[in-house]
Amino acid sequence: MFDSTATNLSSRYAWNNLIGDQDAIRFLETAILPPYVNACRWFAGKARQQAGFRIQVVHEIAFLSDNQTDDKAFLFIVEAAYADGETERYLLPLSFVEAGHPDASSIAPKGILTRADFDQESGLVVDAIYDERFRQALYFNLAHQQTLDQTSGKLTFHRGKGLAVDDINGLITSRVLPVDSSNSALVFGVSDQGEKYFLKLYRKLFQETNPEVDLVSFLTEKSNFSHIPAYAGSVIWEQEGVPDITLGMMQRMVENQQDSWSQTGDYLNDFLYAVPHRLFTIREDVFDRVELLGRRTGQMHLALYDPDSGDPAFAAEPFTDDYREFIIRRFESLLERRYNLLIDNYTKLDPLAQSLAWVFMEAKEMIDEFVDDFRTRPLESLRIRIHGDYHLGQVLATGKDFIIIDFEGEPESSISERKIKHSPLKDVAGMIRSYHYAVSAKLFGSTETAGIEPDHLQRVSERWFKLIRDTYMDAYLETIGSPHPLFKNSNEVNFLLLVYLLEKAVYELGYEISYRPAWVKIPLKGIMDVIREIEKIRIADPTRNSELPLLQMGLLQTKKE
Ligand SMILES: Nc1ncnc2c1ncn2[C@@H]1O[C@H](COP(=O)(O)OP(=O)(O)O)[C@@H](O)[C@H]1O
Ligand SMILES: O=P(O)(O)O[C@H]1O[C@H](CO)[C@@H](O[C@H]2O[C@H](CO)[C@@H](O)[C@H](O)[C@H]2O)[C@H](O)[C@H]1O
Repeated sequence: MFDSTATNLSSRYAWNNLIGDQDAIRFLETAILPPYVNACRWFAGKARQQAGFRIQVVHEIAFLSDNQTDDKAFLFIVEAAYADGETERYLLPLSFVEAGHPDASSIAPKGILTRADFDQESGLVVDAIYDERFRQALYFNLAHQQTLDQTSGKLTFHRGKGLAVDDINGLITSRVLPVDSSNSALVFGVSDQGEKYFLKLYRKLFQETNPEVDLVSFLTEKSNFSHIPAYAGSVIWEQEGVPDITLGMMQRMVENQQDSWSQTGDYLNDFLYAVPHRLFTIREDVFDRVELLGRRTGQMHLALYDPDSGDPAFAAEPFTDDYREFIIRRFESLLERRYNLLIDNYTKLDPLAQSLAWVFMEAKEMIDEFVDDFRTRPLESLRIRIHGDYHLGQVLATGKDFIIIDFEGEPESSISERKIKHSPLKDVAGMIRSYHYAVSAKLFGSTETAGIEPDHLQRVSERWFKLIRDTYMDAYLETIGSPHPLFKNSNEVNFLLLVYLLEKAVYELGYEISYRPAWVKIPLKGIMDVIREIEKIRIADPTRNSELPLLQMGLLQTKKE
């Protein structure tokens, strides 16, 4: 049987009978998967103390073939265990490419798990996304809405409105899109029409339907919002008595040169070059773009607010006590973790970040008071399903317009948290934070502004940000229209926006401390802005009997111009 003395995988079984060779499976689990999976961008457990990988379930997908061979790919559901905390499950499709196969030499090295011999046939075990036969089989099954029975349940392939009837039997080309992200992206082209479909194969699996499929299929099939890539289908693993698990989703392919993060960065270059000359310039077309994004965001939320859909998963809901408690619990735990993280990393921060961190620490009681206010204040605005992880990087720029992508929700949240309804102002807050990031990163990270006083840069970037924020917000609110059941009145809009801005900036603080310490001051500055607003509300409210002293914002001024 399996020869465990060889470094490479070798089995007397044929590839198609791999599952029968328990020794080979064990070798994969212990010797091949750990180094391979740890090198994959999509594996989120790299920093955790690992306790091993286990192949939990194996599905089979037969390749399309004229010559009656029974070649196939296996979809491995791999469980990653850790010393602490919950296990995770990942999707790993594998295929065997024989040495003589014409594609064998062109497989991307990062897709090769191991050399292998199966029944004396030599070749490579590869991530099947790099195998054209697997991609063709996926497309065929989706286009023809196949159901494939498996030993654990079945795989069902669903076709969405976005897949054109003419393309069901069309001649299809395919490739892997070279984006390094938390999932894998495959692109399918139709002859004479170029690349037309984008299939995202999810890697980390949820115990339920992926929120992205809920949202994208709802927007495509039940609304006329056209600024997302239309839903073209999905791959679902169905089992008796347990929720369906989404393995992949196909959408229309969007031709785009860049996302809005890099487009905003380009626009900011003009602004940046003028700063050393003490000129404040924003081109009109920048305002036009921001206004358009505000309108598209509003239209997306109007499409998600559909009182007539009859689908309870999308029905609007009030600000219940349960929801408020959920937000508060989550925020308080986040806040505690962030304070600890700041304390642990304080000495590594630059002086500006240190003074911002200091004011943030001082503001603890004021934040607690604000949280209490959120617990008890009457709120008549409504909550709906939203994008959930909305920032400039999630909006593709198509030239004259925008297409919104990646409806998977917040990376750190559990699947049930991602399906919770929020005020759409949570998305709005995400985009506002992103504009703040864009200008701060540009002004504080460019050589053009290296010799300029930080206080001056701060004021200039604040001016840019406020103009852009207001332009975005005005266009957004105008699109929603007033009165609208989503927003009771402008007081509630302002209050809720602060809640979500604070939550987002506190979340970002952790992301930056862990990944980009030089950017820690960006979310800290965002937190300061919210704190200032909270303080204004406090001062303006004569009924408030708060003993809290005013914050020492003056600490932040390093030098007056
Ligand atoms: N429908 C699409 N058409 C063209 N490119 C797309 C499409 N959807 C996503 N992309 C590209 O793939 C990248 C990753 O997609 P995204 O949905 O953000 O996946 P992930 O959740 O894995 O980050 C995007 O940044 C974008 O460049
Ligand atoms: O895009 P992801 O879903 O992986 O989100 C994570 O990474 C984002 C950075 O790419 C991070 O976003 C933050 O930085 C952006 C600029 O790089 C900025 O536009 C966002 O507003 C800001 O939140 C996100 O927080 C993190 O979860």
